[in-house]
Amino acid sequence: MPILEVESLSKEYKGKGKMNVFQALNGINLSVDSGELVAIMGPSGSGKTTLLNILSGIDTEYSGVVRIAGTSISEMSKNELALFRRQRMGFVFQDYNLLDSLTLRENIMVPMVLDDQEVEDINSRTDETLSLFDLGEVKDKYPYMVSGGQQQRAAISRAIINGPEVIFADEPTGNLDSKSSSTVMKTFAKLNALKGATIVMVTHDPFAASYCNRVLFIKDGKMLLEITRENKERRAFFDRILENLAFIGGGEDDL
Ligand SMILES: Nc1ncnc2c1ncn2[C@@H]1O[C@H](COP(=O)(O)OP(=O)(O)OP(=O)(O)O)[C@@H](O)[C@H]1O
Repeated sequence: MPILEVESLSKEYKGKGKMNVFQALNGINLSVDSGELVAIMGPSGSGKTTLLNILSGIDTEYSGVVRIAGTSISEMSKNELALFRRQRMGFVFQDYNLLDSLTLRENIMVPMVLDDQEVEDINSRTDETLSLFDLGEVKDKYPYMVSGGQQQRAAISRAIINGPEVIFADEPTGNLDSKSSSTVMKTFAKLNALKGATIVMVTHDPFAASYCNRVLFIKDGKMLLEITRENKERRAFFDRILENLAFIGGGEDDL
């Protein structure tokens, strides 16, 4: 069943003056099934962040339809969308966005606290998540006291604590070395396998994308092609991603 559906999505950035219009997205259609781990790749300036910002409800100025779990976010009021984002979407950012004055454990709890959930539920869900992602030993440390990979795993824990229907991630491994990137991607894969979480991420990193089961390539605001990982062989999928990036441009060298 599709959890995310996009129809004829277009986006123009308007500058000063009538002629100063830039078409950042042009007629994007896409569908993501529940339980998929999907990467969006493409050259710099191709519209990846613009697309993710629209899908995740950050940017509401566009034409076309975006449906999440059957609900059109395009038609929601500001307040409805804010609530929907808080309760049904999770977000992971390149620079983690943890609160410096809270411990990792407290950071992970924030969405449940904001949602006024029962203290016992908050404690038990937080502890379950901490152990699932191997953060038990650092749970009482502040973000500045732990590694980037641990911070990102805490940010992922925070993103899933409310059981969102879909998690959006923008360059989640962008600030990490290869070892931490690998741990973070394994965290996403584990989340996907154990909890059936749906994850949509934008990345320049073919290594990170190779953990996904599908990679969508966009160029000049259009959906160019997609490839699917047919079997469990990550290395072979990595090679196919590289081949496609060489074809359309848009790997690490573009940064
Ligand atoms: N606020 C804005 N106003 C005008 N043009 C914009 C704005 N934001 C983005 N653009 C343009 O829209 C195009 C798509 O930008 P976007 O950030 O979505 O690309 P991207 O694929 O995420 O790039 P990168 O990989 O470099 O982050 C680019 O040409 C960019 O310059």
